[in-house]
Amino acid sequence: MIRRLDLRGRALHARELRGTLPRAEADVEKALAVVRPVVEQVRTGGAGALRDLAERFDGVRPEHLRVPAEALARALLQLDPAVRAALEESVRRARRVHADQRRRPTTTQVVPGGTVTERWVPVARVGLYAPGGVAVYPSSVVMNVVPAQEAGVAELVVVSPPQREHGGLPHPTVLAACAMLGVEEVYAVGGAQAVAMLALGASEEDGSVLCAPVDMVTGPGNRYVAAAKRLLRGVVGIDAEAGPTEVMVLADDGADAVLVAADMVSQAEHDDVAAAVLVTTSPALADRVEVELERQVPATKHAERVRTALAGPQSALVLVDDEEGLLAVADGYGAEHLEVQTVDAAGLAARVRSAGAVFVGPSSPVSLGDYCAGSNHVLPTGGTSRFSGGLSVQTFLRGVHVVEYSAAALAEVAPHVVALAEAEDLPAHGQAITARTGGGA
Ligand SMILES: NC(=O)c1ccc[n+]([C@@H]2O[C@H](COP(=O)([O-])OP(=O)(O)OC[C@H]3O[C@@H](n4cnc5c(N)ncnc54)[C@H](O)[C@@H]3O)[C@@H](O)[C@H]2O)c1
Ligand SMILES: N[C@H](CO)Cc1c[nH]c[nH+]1
Ligand SMILES: [Zn+2]
Repeated sequence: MIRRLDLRGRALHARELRGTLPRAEADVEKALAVVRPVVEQVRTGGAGALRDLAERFDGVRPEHLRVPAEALARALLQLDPAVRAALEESVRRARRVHADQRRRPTTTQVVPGGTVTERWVPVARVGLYAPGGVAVYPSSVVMNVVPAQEAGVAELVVVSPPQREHGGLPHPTVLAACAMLGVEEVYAVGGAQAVAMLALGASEEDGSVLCAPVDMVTGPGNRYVAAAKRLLRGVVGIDAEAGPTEVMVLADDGADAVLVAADMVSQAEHDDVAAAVLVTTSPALADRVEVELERQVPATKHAERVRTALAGPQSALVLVDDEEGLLAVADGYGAEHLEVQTVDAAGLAARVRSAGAVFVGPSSPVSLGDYCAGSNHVLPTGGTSRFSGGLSVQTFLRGVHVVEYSAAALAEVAPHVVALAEAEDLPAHGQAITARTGGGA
């Protein structure tokens, strides 16, 4: 069901491992070809195109692309009390963590009379994607909305695919989560077309505005959503590429195979192309995990999806010689979720350089982080954790430097500015200084 990759007896270096490690090949790149015409269709066709695309990809033609206020209120009213309590707890924990991420302005006195202040300004209008294809994700509403609110974003727009079984509206739990968090602008639009609508804006057939463009699009989604974000970056700001889920588990012989297998199955159930990778120093543990997977997969609700994900080229049991091998593979792969289940899990976790989020020890499974750890579950995938982090308050803030120098402080540094300007053959830069301080034209 799952292949093995034996890297024992080899010198392992993170950078050189990238091509060797299991990963779905160039997935987002391939999806770009599908997504390009979809984006053009939305650009030229507005609301009509969005309805056509919903019919094609979601099997329903939504009557209301903008979710009516009554539907939001009704969804919250009808929400199962246990789910409501769980969402509220998830919000409470996420808010505690994200409130701590708020940035205060810093002022540095560079010299007497010369200061640089860094102010943090929230993005004005953001579009937040809550997936809803294979599964539905009210938890992603929480993970998008809470950091945006804590950052002070004024206008929040949520998009989520229309559901045929719910009359072309997004799933009621998604709507309830929006209502709970006070989000009023919600659209029944999913996939690449949702990202296009947010980035470009869209009008109704009569010319009235359906959705004004946003400044930034964030949130997780499948490869089409990730590809649309990649395509439209620049037109609109985006967060990390948060595509199909990945879990990598680093484990030694002491790890519990039942728990390791359960965590692999838990993330494999997201998507046929989800990745579950065990990296271990223990061939015996790999054997035990394989037996456990054979036992657990048939018993799980989404067995077919899980089996497909585990059998895909993106999943594997990887054998290495030692702890350094575990680290090299972890850093070379840059997993969205990295679990560490070794004797000194905290020590090893502290040395990891590339991962979206790290889960330490047997009582910190990825599923906890998915819902209720307080951490964010919108995390970089496909190895992009090498250069980006998960969603946070920082994602929604822009740093603005405010420079204020007195005449005396400017005069003091003027010769240096003039020297650098001349070295770059940009003398007018120097003259803009000497026009103030004297000694030049
Ligand atoms: N990285 C993260 O932070 C994170 C968090 C949560 C979920 N996820 C991932 O989000 C994904 C959710 O995927 P999903 O599919 O359930 O929901 P989704 O909302 O991301 O995608 C559904 C949409 O995809 C579009 N689509 C489907 N097939 C298409 C095709 N052939 N061509 C063009 N467009 C098509 C449709 O418009 C549909 O509305 C999963 O892969 C899950 O692992 C990632
Ligand atoms: N594992 C997903 C992040 O990749 C998040 C999630 C939401 N619901 C369940 N899981
Ligand atoms: Zn998950």
